[in-house]
Amino acid sequence: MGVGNRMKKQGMPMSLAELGIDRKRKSEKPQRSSSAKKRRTSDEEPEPTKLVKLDRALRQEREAKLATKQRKQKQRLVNPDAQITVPPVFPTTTEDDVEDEADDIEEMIVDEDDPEIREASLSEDQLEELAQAEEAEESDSVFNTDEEEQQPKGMFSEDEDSDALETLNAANIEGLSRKLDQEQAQVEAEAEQELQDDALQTNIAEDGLLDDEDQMNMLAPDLKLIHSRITETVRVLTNFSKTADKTRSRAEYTQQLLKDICIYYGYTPYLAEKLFDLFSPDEAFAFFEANETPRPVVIRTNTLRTNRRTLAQALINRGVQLQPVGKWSKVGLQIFESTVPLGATPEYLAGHYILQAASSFLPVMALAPQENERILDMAAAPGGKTTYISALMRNTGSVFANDANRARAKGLIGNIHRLGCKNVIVCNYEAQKAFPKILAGFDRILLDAPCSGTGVIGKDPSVKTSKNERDFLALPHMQKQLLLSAIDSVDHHSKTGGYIVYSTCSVTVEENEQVVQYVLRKRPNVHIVDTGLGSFGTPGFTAYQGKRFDDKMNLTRRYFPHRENVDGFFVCKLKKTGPSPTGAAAAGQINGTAEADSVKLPIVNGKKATTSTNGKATSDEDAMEVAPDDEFGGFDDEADQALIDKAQKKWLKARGLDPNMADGKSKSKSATQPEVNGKVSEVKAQVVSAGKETQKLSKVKSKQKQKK
Ligand SMILES: C[S@@+](CC[C@H](N)C(=O)[O-])C[C@H]1O[C@@H](n2cnc3c(N)ncnc32)[C@H](O)[C@@H]1O
Repeated sequence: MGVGNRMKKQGMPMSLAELGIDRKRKSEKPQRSSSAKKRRTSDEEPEPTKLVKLDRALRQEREAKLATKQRKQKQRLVNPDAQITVPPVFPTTTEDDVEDEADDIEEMIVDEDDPEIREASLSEDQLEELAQAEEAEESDSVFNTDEEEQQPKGMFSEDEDSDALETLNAANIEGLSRKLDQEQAQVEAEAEQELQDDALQTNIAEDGLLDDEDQMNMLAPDLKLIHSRITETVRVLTNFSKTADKTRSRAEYTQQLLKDICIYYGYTPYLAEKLFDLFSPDEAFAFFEANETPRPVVIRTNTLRTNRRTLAQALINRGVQLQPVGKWSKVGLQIFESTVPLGATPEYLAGHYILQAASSFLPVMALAPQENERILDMAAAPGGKTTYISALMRNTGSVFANDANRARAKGLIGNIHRLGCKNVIVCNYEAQKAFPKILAGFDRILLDAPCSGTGVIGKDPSVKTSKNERDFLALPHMQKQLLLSAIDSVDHHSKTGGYIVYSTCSVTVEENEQVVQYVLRKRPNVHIVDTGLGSFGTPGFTAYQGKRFDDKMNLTRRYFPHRENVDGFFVCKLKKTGPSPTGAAAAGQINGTAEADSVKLPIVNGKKATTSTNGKATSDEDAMEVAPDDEFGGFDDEADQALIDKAQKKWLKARGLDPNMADGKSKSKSATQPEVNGKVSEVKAQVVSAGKETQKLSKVKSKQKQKK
């Protein structure tokens, strides 16, 4: 569902009174529903603990139902193992086939009996245009070898004429998307109805038996009521002076809203607040809503093997409903419906495309790799971006695709082979340790950094509960290390490049603007430049929560599920204009943990600096002063570590574990680990040990429960 549709559907949040639902007040005794009354005739009164479980079970069940239906829909699109009959590799298209297909399309879009669909039907002019477009496409299709020879040779030249393809798809897409919207609405309505029925049966708060707030919190909540209260609170917060109850403050409304968001959508309070703070209340609501569904399935044409029009035609012939992903991309195709699994078509196996989220194209487009360059993809697995880089370079020059995770690096190799990338060298290093020490002098570097994934919650809802305070300290710490290494590994003398692109699939400021701000302080030899992504997306924050960032931060781009209908993403492009400061090679070890080949330098601006005697970075002529850390973007590594430790202890304590346990465990663990990641590996070890302890604890608890 597009943003427009979503917003149209939701409209302005209505008041509870308008909805016919009165807001529940603590003091008010809730009315009993008829089904609740029925339930009261039973002697059994569920225990609160059971109710809490029911609450979770309800939400899980609801999520599972929705997820299963969505998964099924998606599996139909992507599952390679689905039992389907795959048509021959290159079916011969006859005139009858073309006619049949035209009939099918017409059947889908022109259903005179259906007023909804009728709206989407085409005028005679449009139909004529469609017929012409089809004719044009047909005469220009892959099956016509003569025409194939005449195809222009430029990498994107096939897309210069993408109008025909767009017309072809635009013709049926409105009807299709309407159909999908209807299906989706029906699924949601069914789930909501079931949920409502369940809630009526289980929500004994309605009985008025438990009116104490604590007890209320333990009950299975009426999610519909909570959703209504969310819309009501958002409405009030959006126009506070006119609509608020004068006895309640803005903070009270906000707290209520956050509580409801946690209950309704299933976020931890910590993450809900962090994400809520990024937006105005009504936009935050749209963001949380958008996170409830995955983004559309998108494939990227591999221009090393084919072109978009040919691929689109081949897939349409197989029953795939698609259209170009948008004017901003020349290689993306959005998939609406498919009778074949997209991960198993002959075209897929032949490497004509890769399943790739639309927002994943953006960092590579910003990198704008040129032919014959030397490029590093610092965190590359499973290779969606590496293979795109390789294609843009038309298999010339060299792409070093690195990933610290060996298993993931193997998957990366698979994709590189399938897509026919011949200019890629795969390596397996902890990037902040390896670069620029062992390899440097790159024309461009992409750092698609490991992150919290707050931009892809629609795809991975586990992020809602798995990320905590510690993650938002440890991850930025690592991201800063990686970005410094990237900067130090680029050749600022490069004739064609000298660029670094930093991206994450997270929307938090800590992992994005704050990381960039930090490196700008540490490396005055880089500055932010335009991503070249045009007006698509939103400028990054130049100020946040009373603090200011570099003025050029507005050149970075942010993408959001509720705005652009793509996964949440951040893209920043940096240009290196001079040599890195002294001590640059120690980037991966911010706290200066020994590098055998580094020598101590005098104290600069109150900071200790070191420099490496090998590697590209040290060939830089002039030593520049290291900019002092400011209280915002910068961090002192020890202070950072102390914060991470503190968060770790808090986390353990909250789980009823000994907070000091982490120290002991981590020491023994980290002693056996290679010191590649510096403090971060220690934190990882702590997480692992703490995680194991939590698992043990929950096992013991569940055994105790079973015994009872
Ligand atoms: C966001 S994913 C990269 C996705 C990839 N760019 C793509 O488009 O397919 C982040 C990757 O960073 C890798 N990684 C994590 N820590 C790393 C490190 N210290 N050095 C290099 N890679 C690392 C992870 O294994 C993961 O594959």
